[in-house]
Amino acid sequence: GAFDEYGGRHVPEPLEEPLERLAAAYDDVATTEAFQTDFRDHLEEFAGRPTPLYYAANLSDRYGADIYLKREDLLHGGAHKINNVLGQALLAERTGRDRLIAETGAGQHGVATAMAGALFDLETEIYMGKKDVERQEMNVFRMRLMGAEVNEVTRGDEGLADAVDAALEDFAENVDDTHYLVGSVVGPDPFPRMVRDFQSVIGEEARDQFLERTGELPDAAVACVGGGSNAIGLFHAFRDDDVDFYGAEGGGEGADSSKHAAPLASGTDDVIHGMKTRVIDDDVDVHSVSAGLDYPGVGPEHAMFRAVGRCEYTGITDDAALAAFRELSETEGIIPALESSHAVARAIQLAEEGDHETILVNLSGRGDKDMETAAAKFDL
Ligand SMILES: C[C@@H](c1c[nH]c2ccccc12)[C@H](N)C(=O)O
Repeated sequence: GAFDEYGGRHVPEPLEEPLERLAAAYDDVATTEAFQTDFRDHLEEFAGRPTPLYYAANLSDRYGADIYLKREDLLHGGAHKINNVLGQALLAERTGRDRLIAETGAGQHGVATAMAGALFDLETEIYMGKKDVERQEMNVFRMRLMGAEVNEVTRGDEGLADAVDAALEDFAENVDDTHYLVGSVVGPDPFPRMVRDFQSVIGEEARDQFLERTGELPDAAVACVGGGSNAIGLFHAFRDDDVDFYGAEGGGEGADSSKHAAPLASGTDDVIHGMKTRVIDDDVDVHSVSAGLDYPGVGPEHAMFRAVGRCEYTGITDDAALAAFRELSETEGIIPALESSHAVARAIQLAEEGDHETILVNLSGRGDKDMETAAAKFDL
């Protein structure tokens, strides 16, 4: 398959044909000039692209390497998620679907999907674990404020993985009028490659900006990896370049501990949510201080990158991520999302190791959503 032994379409028979039709529709529609123009126009006028490539001079001086931040935190909605929901909502509209469904745990992707549903006037239903609904009240309110229905999922652990299962069931029953807007480069084919293609605008811009700015390519590219969409979105444009890739996973209490979300650093090959990929071991409880990385699996393209050695994956602990969260805030006046803080922590480690002169970091989101979590950790 597209990702060697990883990926595929490991789904119950009723989903086979709908996914084949979705893949065909994607290949037909998304490659047309009309679609690309519509997509780019919305990315510019609604989402606020292009995002700046910011040279973090203070952080660079502190660690003796040139660290550049790709500012996806400045997009509408505060994260890279908007790139994906615009692409998929346009695809849904052009293939005659008038209903969107999505999964969410932290609520970030649910809010982004509700934005697209409002913008394109599509009926929107977000599947969200009951436990997450209770702890993410403000995101639930934002979704409802934009006209989306929030469907409380009460199966399993009442978390993100259960929301994905519920959404896949809905999709199987309503393929004719419903598009399942998947929140990351996960799920059965075509979702991982479709989300990658929509997120690849990040790396395309960053590669042009970096060459324009420095005349060269970066020595290293760094991004956090939950499902892995912002990382793949950054890496894809550089895939044939001599640029080292570094994936910062949710190391929780340590990738060798029993509480983490780092299946690439420490996990096994397995099938989850319709894809063959890497999954944390059975004796590990999925955990990360950041909800966006709090997922037991990962995109299959990352599993392939790990297998072929194209990217090095590290579990960044909660404490290291929180330290980076604070350090970027104090050093550059930029409050990163807790998810993105994992990438900042990894970039700082690389700068200290001294093997890379220039380091490109995907600042995938802003930290406003994390104020309560951080305030409980730091007595300032
Ligand atoms: C990152 C995003 C998300 C949504 N769906 C996902 C699937 C796999 C991994 C992550 C996600 C987040 N957890 C959310 O609930 O919005």
